[in-house]
Amino acid sequence: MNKVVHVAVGVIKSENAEGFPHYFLTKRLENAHQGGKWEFPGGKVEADETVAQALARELKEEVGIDILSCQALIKIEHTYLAKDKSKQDKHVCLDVYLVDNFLGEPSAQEGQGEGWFTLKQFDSLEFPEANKEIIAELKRSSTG
Ligand SMILES: Nc1nc2c([nH]c(=O)n2[C@H]2C[C@H](O)[C@@H](COP(=O)(O)OP(=O)(O)OP(=O)(O)O)O2)c(=O)[nH]1
Ligand SMILES: [Mg+2]
Repeated sequence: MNKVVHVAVGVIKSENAEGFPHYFLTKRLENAHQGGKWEFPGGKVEADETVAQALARELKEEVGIDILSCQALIKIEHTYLAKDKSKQDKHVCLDVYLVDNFLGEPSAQEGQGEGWFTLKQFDSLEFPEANKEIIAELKRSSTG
């Protein structure tokens, strides 16, 4: 089995005008793995980093915010099967944090699609398969 890619993922939470929780999502670029699907911003943990450092770096690079407060939400291991037999399956470990206080207004820094969505609105969006568990956890927990 090829190596597991460790990914730091940030569920950026805020309240909308009606006082309901909503979450900031970006759209994965078409040519990326799982391209065109909605994601929680984040990226690979580099060899010299802790997960917290990777999360801070990725959220700054991808959406331009500084984290003030976050809590571990869930850890998910998932294998994406390659459709093309000449390519390798991709094993990911998503280390997911709820980011509930931050400096700056999130905005996609790499030209990706972006938006704030309530959990109810998630039902009509397309996510990578592994995200089903993140969304179920958000729906289950009081934080949702
Ligand atoms: N960021 C993020 N990645 C996710 C989610 N769900 C999911 O399956 N993934 C997978 C897709 C990718 O295989 C991997 C994340 O890698 P990435 O492409 O974001 O990594 P990165 O930002 O460091 O990008 P790069 O510099 O390597 O291009 O995790 C999600 O909600 N957010
Ligand atoms: Mg990324």
